[in-house]
Amino acid sequence: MQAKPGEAPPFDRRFRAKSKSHEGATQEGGREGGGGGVGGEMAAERDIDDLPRNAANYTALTPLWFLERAALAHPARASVVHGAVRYTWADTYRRCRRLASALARRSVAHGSTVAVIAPNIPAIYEAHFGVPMAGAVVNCVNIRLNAPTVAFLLEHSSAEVVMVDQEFFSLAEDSLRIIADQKKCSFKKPLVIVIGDHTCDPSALQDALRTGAIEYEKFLETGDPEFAWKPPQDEWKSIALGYTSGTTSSPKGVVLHHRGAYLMSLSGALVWKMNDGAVYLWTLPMFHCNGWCYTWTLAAICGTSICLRQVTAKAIFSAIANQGVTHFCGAPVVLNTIINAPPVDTILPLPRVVDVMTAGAAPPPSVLAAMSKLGFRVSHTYGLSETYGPSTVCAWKPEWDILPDDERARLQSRQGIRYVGLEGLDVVDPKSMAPVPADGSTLGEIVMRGNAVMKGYLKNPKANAEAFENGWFHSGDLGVRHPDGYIEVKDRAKDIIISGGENISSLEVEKAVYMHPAVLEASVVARADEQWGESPCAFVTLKDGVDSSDEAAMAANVIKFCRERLPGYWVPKSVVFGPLPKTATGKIKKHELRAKAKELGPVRKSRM
Ligand SMILES: Nc1ncnc2c1ncn2[C@@H]1O[C@H](COP(=O)(O)OP(=O)(O)OP(=O)(O)O)[C@@H](O)[C@H]1O
Repeated sequence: MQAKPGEAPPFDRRFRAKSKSHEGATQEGGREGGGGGVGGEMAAERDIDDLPRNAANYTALTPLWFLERAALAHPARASVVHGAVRYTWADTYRRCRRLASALARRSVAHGSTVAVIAPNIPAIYEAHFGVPMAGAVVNCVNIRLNAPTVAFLLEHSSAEVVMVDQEFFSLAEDSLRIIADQKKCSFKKPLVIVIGDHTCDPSALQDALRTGAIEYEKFLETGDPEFAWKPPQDEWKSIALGYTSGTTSSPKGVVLHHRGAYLMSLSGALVWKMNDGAVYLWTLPMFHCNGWCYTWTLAAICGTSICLRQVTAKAIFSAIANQGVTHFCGAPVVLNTIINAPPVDTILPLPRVVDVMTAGAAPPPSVLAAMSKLGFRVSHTYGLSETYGPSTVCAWKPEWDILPDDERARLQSRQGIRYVGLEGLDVVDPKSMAPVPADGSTLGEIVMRGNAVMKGYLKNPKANAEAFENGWFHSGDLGVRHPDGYIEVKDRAKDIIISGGENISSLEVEKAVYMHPAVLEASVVARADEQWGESPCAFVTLKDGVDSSDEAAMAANVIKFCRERLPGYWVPKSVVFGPLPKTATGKIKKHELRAKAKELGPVRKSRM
């Protein structure tokens, strides 16, 4: 057999060539430093690092391969379950290939962006594979944004296709109308695909279809279920775009690559000891940072996704009891909902240990302790949209098992050590970049570097220059390093309270307020103070059934409670009761609370 020019030699020739070089290496006695004992072709490859990459030993990393493998390994196993709909891994692979093919037929390709506006339903899961299988970038949009903000995102990302759940169709239409009004004749309307949901009112779907939008299932029918999708040539190609929720500034478009998505989805399984066959409940929105990469992890481990349109304690307990849920993620606010659920909504004891990953905000130790009492095994992670979700995990040590509950919760409320998929994590003085001492008290900025850091912000060179200054990604979070190397977030730089020139960690004050038995939720921000410049102002939601008729007495009680636990100047000087404004991911909108604190005016000297 003769190989054509440019083709690999046939197997028998390659085998002989390999034997010969092996023989040669033995005769020459291996590598020599500097000089050449072997000549010709072999001299070029004499160094252990000189062996070249080729199609057989190097390919771009992408999580898309996980899906192909899942369909091969467990074609009949449930992949995605939503109410009465149950897809298998074979179904999901075919549906994703159809989606990719249908998009490709509409000229969606490399460089295109497909926006998805949907809660946790099968179509948004499928978009995580189908869109990049067409070579395009998936941009999942926060469903709680208003039309002007969605218009900004769709315009900024140049979305060519908008896939929208039937309940959010008018949001998409209003947003597109805003763009059309702004751009006038230069506006090219994206292809709008409306996703019907059997668990919702069918009339909303009919209304959407009357506007000319194409229905998702019909759109899939235009695609080929055997579509020969191509992986990216280069793992640096973008797979996803996600906008920060704008809790600290206007939304920025975070661009993620295939390589990072691959590494982080596998890291997510490792860190959480998540194995083949896990049943994962989608309490965390998939639109938030691609569900911290668990969208792709679930294909890697051939797990099952249980969709949830609306997160309630009742729905969570019911899914645990009836659908075999083993894992779910949620911001601390979700954990709080669980521990404060009325007994009628809970199913206790739990039928099995359920693993919960929390991040997005600092979980108060009291919340962690209450969750483990209920039988949940909580893993605490910390990260940002810019780091594909989690960057750190508070890795559990067996020696903590024997500690008292409160101590365990205190240790666990720290953010921990770097994720297995992240190469660099430090807490530094932001000016000198020198690491802070591991004393548990010197404050510095948390910085990250490695393959689990975003490519950058879309069309925002100024923000990129700031974010990547000095070769690190600057998180904007302030933290400390403990003697055991674990880091602890103390505040966002913008949230820190400066009273009489001293820093007060709003998170530490919140931890104390949370311990008050009448408190359901708390958030602490700076309020102007005539004497100290700023002082802590606590915004508090009381538990159901707490008598709050005398707010002044309750505020005094909360302040007294904190005085027993905190340094004097950390104690909130004002307490305001009421519901707390939250983002779609359950974060408390501190900027709104700061605005409210501003409306209250400064704390007067006479009140000291
Ligand atoms: N475990 C945690 N403990 C404390 N804070 C956390 C934790 N996990 C995440 N955070 C906070 O959440 C931030 C990242 O959130 P995310 O990337 O979702 O941005 P955002 O708050 O939604 O939007 P924006 O960046 O516009 O403010 C972190 O910088 C940190 O302040």
